[in-house]
Amino acid sequence: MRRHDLLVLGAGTGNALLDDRFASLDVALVSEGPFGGTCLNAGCIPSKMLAATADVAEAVRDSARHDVDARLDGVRWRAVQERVFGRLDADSREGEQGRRDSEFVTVHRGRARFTGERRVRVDTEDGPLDLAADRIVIAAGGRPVVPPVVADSGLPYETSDTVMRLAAPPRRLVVLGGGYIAAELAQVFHAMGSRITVVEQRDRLLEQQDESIAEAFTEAVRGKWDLRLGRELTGVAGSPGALRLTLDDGAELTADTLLVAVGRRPNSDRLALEKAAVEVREDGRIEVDDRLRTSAEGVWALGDIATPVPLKHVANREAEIVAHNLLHPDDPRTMSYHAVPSAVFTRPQIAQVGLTEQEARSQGLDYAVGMRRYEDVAYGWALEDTTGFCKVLADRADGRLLGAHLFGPQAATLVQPLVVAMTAGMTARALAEQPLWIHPALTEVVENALRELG
Ligand SMILES: Cc1cc2nc3c(=O)[nH]c(=O)nc-3n(C[C@H](O)[C@H](O)[C@H](O)COP(=O)(O)OP(=O)(O)OC[C@H]3O[C@@H](n4cnc5c(N)ncnc54)[C@H](O)[C@@H]3O)c2cc1C
Ligand SMILES: NC(=O)c1ccc[n+]([C@@H]2O[C@H](COP(=O)([O-])OP(=O)(O)OC[C@H]3O[C@@H](n4cnc5c(N)ncnc54)[C@H](O)[C@@H]3O)[C@@H](O)[C@H]2O)c1
Repeated sequence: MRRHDLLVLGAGTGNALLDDRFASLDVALVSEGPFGGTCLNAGCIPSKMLAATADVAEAVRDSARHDVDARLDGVRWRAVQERVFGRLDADSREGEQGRRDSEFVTVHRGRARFTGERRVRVDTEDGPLDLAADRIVIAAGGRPVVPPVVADSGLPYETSDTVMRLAAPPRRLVVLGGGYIAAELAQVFHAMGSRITVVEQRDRLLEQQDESIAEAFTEAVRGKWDLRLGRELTGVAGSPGALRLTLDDGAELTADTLLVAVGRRPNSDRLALEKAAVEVREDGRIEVDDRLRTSAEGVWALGDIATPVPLKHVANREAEIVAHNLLHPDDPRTMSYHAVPSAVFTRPQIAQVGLTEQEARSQGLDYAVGMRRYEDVAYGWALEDTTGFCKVLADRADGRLLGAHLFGPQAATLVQPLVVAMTAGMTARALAEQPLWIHPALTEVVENALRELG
């Protein structure tokens, strides 16, 4: 059995944790999948690169709005894919090679599972390898959930791990689920020419968003996608490329491709964590304290396998905290989940931070709402935007910002001043009145929503 000072499981955010500050240690990094993990290989980055291309195609289709005569002759999917994955696959390979070249890190490829306290076995190509370490960081991520009705059908289906690498865009794509992944990837394939049907069990798309956003997004895509809301998939039949999908209302859909996007689950069930005395919550997340320590001495966890908010920027911050705590055990830092922003890279784009209005209401808070539409500010006129808005929520008693929600172009960028203000504990009034806001930039929609609060 080889013994290391530090063992990291997972080469997504786990790889990013290791920098030269650890150079005096003997470190091992184990990963089953490619370097860069979900974000680089099958998540944030390829989906946003494809979304940017989809945006260009949709802008051409929309060009008459700006009195520009243009026609979309087509999107060269293979070329798009080669551009996107040519770059990302090379980045992943270079990341792995860079790590292998490092003097203090030994890389092992294979699936790891615990065999005891701070001991793991890795199933490598060359057979099992037993490792032990003084300290272990678990960053083994998560994977798509596939409901039994699909998994047991024996028929092919795609997930976000595979669909972006299809040889051609599907002609008829049915998307199961109406959350982040469904919205972003339906958007991409719609722009590529696929006919989209979305089957979502709730009554609106993006139901976890603020109610105004979920409503606006559902309405925005209703004319473009066939929406089957409040519906369950009850049967999958037919043959590969000619699927027949039955819904709980008896409706039958035909599709050449089924994309399953009903959520992700942590990979904790594949690690034999009980052998290492690492406790796991009922929802599959590893239990950690605010310093990101697990219940087992010397074992930390971060990212999708442990976090309450499975987003890459959150995983990155968690990795900073774990790295600090490994290096400075006498001066530990804690992780805060206050004011975590997120964005959905659809068209229109969506961004949020803090509470939704339905959460503020159900918590019994006394809150005020400020709302401004893009079409009320000069740059909104320039964009010819008719649907975008910014909505802010503030505590009536002390004026603190409770949440903010944007729907429209550049939402993911526009939300950032609101994130800064919430993090710094600024009141809505101070944020509106203290800094100068550029005229006539789109940020005026944020300024004006804040001023609406009074
Ligand atoms: C389609 C899609 C789009 C997304 N878009 C965004 C976005 O726009 N913004 C955003 O913030 N987030 C986005 N996310 C979420 C983001 O990708 C994840 O939050 C982030 O990648 C999690 O990082 P991680 O390091 O925890 O896990 P991962 O990146 O999944 O890394 C886990 C690593 O562990 C390895 N591993 C797993 N099990 C084992 C084992 N038993 N032994 C050894 N190694 C193992 C894996 O091979 C992998 O290398 C998206 C996700 C998806 C699927
Ligand atoms: N832009 C981003 O930041 C981004 C983009 C993509 C993914 N992600 C991350 O990936 C995670 C997973 O995304 P996701 O879209 O898979 O999950 P999600 O939780 O966002 O949405 C899943 C949706 O599927 C629905 N659903 C569940 N079971 C169903 C069923 N049997 N039939 C029909 N509908 C069903 C749910 O009601 C929900 O609306 C996100 O929570 C997020 O953390 C982030």
